[in-house]
Amino acid sequence: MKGSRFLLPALFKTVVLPPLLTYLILHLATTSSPNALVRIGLYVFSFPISYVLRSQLSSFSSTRQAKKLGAIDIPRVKGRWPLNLDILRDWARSGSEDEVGRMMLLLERQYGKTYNTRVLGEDQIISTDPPVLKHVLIDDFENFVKGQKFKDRAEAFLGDGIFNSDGERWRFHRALLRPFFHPNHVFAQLFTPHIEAFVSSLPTSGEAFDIQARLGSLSLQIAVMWMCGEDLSTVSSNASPEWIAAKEGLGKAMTKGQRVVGRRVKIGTVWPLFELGHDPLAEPMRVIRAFFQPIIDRAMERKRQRQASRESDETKFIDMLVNVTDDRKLVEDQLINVLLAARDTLTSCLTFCVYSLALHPKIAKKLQDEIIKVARQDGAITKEVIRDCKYSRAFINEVLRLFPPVPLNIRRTLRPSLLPTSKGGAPMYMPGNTSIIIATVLLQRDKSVWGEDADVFDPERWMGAGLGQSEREGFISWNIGPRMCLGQPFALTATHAFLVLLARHLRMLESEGAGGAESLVLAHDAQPMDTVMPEAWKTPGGNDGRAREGRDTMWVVADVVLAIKGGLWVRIGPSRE
Ligand code: HEM
Repeated sequence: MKGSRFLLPALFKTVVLPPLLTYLILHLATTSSPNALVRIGLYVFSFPISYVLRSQLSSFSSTRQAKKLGAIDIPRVKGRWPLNLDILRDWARSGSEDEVGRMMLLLERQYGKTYNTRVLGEDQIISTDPPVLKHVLIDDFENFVKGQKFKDRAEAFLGDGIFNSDGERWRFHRALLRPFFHPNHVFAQLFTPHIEAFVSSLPTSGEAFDIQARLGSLSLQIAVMWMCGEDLSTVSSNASPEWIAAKEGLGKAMTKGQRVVGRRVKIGTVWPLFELGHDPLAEPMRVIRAFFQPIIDRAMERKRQRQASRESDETKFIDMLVNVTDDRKLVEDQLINVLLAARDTLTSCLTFCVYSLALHPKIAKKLQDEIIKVARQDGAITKEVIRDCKYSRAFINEVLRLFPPVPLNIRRTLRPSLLPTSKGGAPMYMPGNTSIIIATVLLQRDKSVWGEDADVFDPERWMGAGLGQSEREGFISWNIGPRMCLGQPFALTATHAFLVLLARHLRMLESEGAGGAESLVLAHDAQPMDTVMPEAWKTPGGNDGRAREGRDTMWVVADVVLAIKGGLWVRIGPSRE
């Protein structure tokens, strides 16, 4: 069995040993020698007892440590059921990001911005407090890692790549990748042919289409072109049928890989039990490898030619990678990690840009006017043009604030740590080997940080004098600290280029009698039935964290990254709504 290397020790430590010890104690404590039935009963009974005992012991030791260090405990959630099983049930039942967000918001109101859910006696910290996040992501960075547990769950997919490593190994990956995110390697002209082809392929006679799915293919195309110089929209005549099949299946295989890892993280220690007899990563990894292998072969061949001719010029990401290593597995791991980092986050960002344009026609018009004024209808999209499109940048920031592509992030302590609080006073004690979830999406909609209008989509808050200090500290869509997103220039350049080319396209359609900024509308009637947002969420003033108090009209979910359930269905041109 694939995961047995992780499963057996974990099962022994968590499921077998504690109840066994409890059973032995109970057995010794009974005066008469019990019959087989009573023994079985005692063993079954020892499971809940050992969980409760373990939970009490760890609480007690945590509180003692906190006192010793002049700190306090992180507030512990008190559920209605023993071991907070009701909280676990509610997490499991909450099928959408909105519901998880609502649960977190309710807990935050009761326990403050940092609290401990302690499900099944295991510490699980959740925080939206900026000083805590700064402590985790910057001040005590070396102590808050991705951790071995995440590495084990993701290894078969991400191998030894930047996302899956900590410490020295992570530093090595980061230094290796950083030079390729320099502006010399990231500029709009790289993306414009693909985006131009994309916008001109959009239906414009008022028929509904799912733009989220199309943006997924566009982001994949752009990322692969930048990394490997391969254009997924064309196929060379000497490509093998196997490679063509792998190319067609690449997007789905990446999605499947992410889902498997996401599910393992959710299930926790016993994830291999859910994969008995089958390896859900086998097929997606076969497709991903079949896609990258010939590309790596060609890059290795180019390297040999460069060495023979003593030329050092390399312009593609993959050429730079093979220049520093002959380790094919390492090259493949890096390609998969960067593709994972780039594809879904960019898809999410572009999707919520389109959603926000369609939801706010006046803002869409203002954005289009700026773009046509600064970038004109046909000029090159240079660095200067992007710099001068200030309202566009404010628009993108506002999209990333309300709809962060990475809505939750997680870290794990190596050693205990003392967390500061925004209220001041004694620090909070966080034990070693404990996870903390950073709830970016809640922080970026928090009224105490962003003001009473936190739920309102308003790019103006980023214009003029800009943000106050608390807002600056409350914007972490790109992550903060040493592990901040490496691809920010890439994502921003691609998004600006997309907005310019979409605005120009709509302006051109307008001059032909169809289109215009306001002609992009949401097509709620085309949304698949089971993905239509529940009516109850649309109530304005609900103040329960769902659907931005009735401002959202489509169902937002965290499917690894933030997305719209069932796709973003829109129309361009004459509307039937
Ligand atoms: C709007 C789009 C994007 C957003 C919001 C975003 C956000 C993030 C966040 C929050 C992290 C930290 C993840 C963690 O701590 O586990 C991250 C890491 C990273 N991102 Fe992005 N990202 C975006 C696009 C991209 C793109 C397009 C690329 C590549 C072309 C990229 C490359 C990376 C890499 C390599 C890392 C790992 C950094 C490290 O661990 O040191 N990202 N990104």
